[in-house]
Amino acid sequence: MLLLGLTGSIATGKSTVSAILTSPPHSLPLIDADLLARQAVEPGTKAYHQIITYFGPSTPDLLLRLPPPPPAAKPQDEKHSDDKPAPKGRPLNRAALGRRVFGDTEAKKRDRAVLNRIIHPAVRRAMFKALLYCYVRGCWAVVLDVPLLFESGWDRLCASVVVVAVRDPELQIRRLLERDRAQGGGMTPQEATERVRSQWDVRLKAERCLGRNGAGVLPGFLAGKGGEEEARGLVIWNDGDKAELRREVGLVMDKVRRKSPRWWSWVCLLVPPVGFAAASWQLVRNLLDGWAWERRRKMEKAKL
Ligand SMILES: CC(C)(COP(=O)(O)OP(=O)(O)OC[C@H]1O[C@@H](n2cnc3c(N)ncnc32)[C@H](O)[C@@H]1O)[C@@H](O)C(=O)NCCC(=O)NCCS
Ligand SMILES: Nc1ncnc2c1ncn2[C@@H]1O[C@H](COP(=O)(O)OP(=O)(O)OP(=O)(O)O)[C@@H](O)[C@H]1O
Repeated sequence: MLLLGLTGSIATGKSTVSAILTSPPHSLPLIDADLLARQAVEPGTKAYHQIITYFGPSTPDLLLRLPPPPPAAKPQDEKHSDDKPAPKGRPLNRAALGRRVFGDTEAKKRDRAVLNRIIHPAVRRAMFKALLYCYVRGCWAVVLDVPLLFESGWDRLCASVVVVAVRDPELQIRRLLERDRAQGGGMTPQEATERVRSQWDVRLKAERCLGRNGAGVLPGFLAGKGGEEEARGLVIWNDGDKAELRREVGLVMDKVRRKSPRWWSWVCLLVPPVGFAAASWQLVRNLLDGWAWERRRKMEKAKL
């Protein structure tokens, strides 16, 4: 099964691309890390209680006020609803938590690291479960939409990674604010900038992604050259309109299909040793390319 990592920065268009990939003609299954992260902090979960314990005392608006009960829920009705689960607590106020953790200051970076440590293990477990489900169903490929794909190391498991990026940073902020307004949010330009700065620059992610197409650590005959190898790291520049984005996604998927045809995933599924060897080789290549990229970046920084 082909693991297709999909990443980018906030509001660069990952969800728009994943919507294209999950609908015809691609119709791929999707594992959405943002969605799993939301489920991981629903009232009653372990992560929910950990967040309240750590952030609660210093964040007065951490929990949402529950809306008043609808008129139908009269006291006499409640007598007959013993089988309903007891409320597990008020939902988290995500906007307030976002204000706590997104930004450049040391305090925010520390808080973000704490939040990641609380949520990411649950997201990882849920992702592995979802992957297993896709595997036993014999899926040819699955899209992993993970905003922090490189930061969390999930890129190492992916045969192909697609970064959705924009060249113009102002366009990213504009789209983020427009989406927030359309959803009735009240994000300020300052908050939008802080969110963007809480992740790697998306152009750096694009560079990192292209580094997967052979960073020069393997001899040429092992690394492969040209065409198919380019499908290990692909960048979609999303500065144009949605029609252009759809066309770009089509081109990217043509490359991915040429690299990993369906028959190959059947061989890997039906002959487990072949599947295991292919996955191990993938992992080794991704680790080597990642290290080579880190080393190159350190050397470039040292030159400055
Ligand atoms: C802070 C929270 C509550 C804010 O919620 P909100 O609904 O406003 O944003 P949402 O979850 O939709 O995320 C929007 C985007 O923000 C970016 N983002 C989210 N979490 C992080 C993070 N820890 N670090 C950097 N960027 C992040 C991603 O690009 C994401 O797509 C939420 O983002 C969260 O719980 N983050 C921690 C979990 C996480 O790392 N999620 C990313 C996928 S694993
Ligand atoms: N090519 C495009 N033209 C116009 N608007 C676009 C384009 N691509 C994305 N958008 C809009 O930009 C906003 C952000 O896109 P999207 O939600 O797909 O980003 P995202 O990377 O998934 O964000 P997040 O990291 O917050 O999940 C959305 O309102 C979307 O409709």
